[in-house]
Amino acid sequence: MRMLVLGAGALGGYFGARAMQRGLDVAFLVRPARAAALARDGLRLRSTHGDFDGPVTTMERACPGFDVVLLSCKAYDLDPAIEAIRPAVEAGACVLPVLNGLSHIDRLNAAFGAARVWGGLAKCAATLRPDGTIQHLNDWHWLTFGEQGGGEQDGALDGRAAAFAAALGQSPGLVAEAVPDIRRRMWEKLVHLGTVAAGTVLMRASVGEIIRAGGRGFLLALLERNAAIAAAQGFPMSPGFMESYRAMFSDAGSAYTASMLRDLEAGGRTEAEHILGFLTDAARAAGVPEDLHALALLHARAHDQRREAKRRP
Ligand SMILES: NC(=O)C1=CN([C@@H]2O[C@H](COP(=O)(O)OP(=O)(O)OC[C@H]3O[C@@H](n4cnc5c(N)ncnc54)[C@H](OP(=O)(O)O)[C@@H]3O)[C@@H](O)[C@H]2O)C=CC1
Ligand SMILES: CC(C)(CO)C(=O)C(=O)O
Repeated sequence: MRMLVLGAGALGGYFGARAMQRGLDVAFLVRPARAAALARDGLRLRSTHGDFDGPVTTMERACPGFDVVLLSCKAYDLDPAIEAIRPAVEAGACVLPVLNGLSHIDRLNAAFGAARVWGGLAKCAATLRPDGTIQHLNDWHWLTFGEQGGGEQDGALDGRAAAFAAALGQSPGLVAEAVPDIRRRMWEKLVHLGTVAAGTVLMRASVGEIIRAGGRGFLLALLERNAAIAAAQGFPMSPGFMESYRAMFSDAGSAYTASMLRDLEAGGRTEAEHILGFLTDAARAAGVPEDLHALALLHARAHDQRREAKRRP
């Protein structure tokens, strides 16, 4: 199996390294600065599930010959990323996007057709450190994906996603899973992420810090509202899902934060429009109270004003 990974950031680096450890033929499509750093230092991953240090193949232009393109850019980089992977996808590769959120799928479908675009999600917390090392932040190591089946309903697997999952396999550092209901899984991820992102960005604190400050009800209200938004779209969360995430968002000892808070605290761009903007609009359309999402979005937009004016937080 040949895999092209667009971006050697936190998730691209993490999953690319794990795929190499499984013996896949992996190349990274990267921009010049990252290409130079990888040529100098190799790819470095630090993880409780095992480190990776080694040289990697990079390319600055995509080419035919890949089975799968793992798309791991941020949502605000999507348009140029689509053009960058086009030569590989038009030659037959499938696209596996690990971006958070949902609206990128429509844009990928418009670019390549739904048959070439899988749904995908990562339950994995990692960050790209300033020295170029990828730091895995907890023990989550799940990559879930599946064919869309064309249209709103999830379809049967046509075998390509299952074959890719089998090639990646299941090891301590990576559990790859091809599923027949990827749209529902992506909504579950958005209910989870929408809660941790809106909550930790708005409060600029971890889940445990928010709870110790008296904010358990605030986090649980976000969770319930996100679940109501998903239900209005036809994806009700199961009782088991809600029980496990209520427990997660009730843990006063938790150091858990969203990658969006890390981006914001680093003074970088965030995916607030793609995640919080989408959820604010969806809440309004569903008749779900939108004030908490709208406030978190406003907070992120105010940060953008300061960032664009070069006033660091
Ligand atoms: N980090 C996490 O814990 C999780 C992240 N996600 C989601 O995964 C997605 C990726 O996040 P993450 O890995 O953290 O992001 P990073 O910022 O760490 O990595 C993104 C990488 O994409 C590269 N890139 C962007 N555009 C291009 C392009 N046209 N050509 C080549 N490379 C490009 C960037 O390279 P350059 O250096 O050149 O800018 C950057 O290194 C996001 O949607 C995020 O929400 C989902 C689950 C967990
Ligand atoms: C919620 C989490 C950590 C799950 O992988 C995530 O997707 C993010 O922080 O962006």
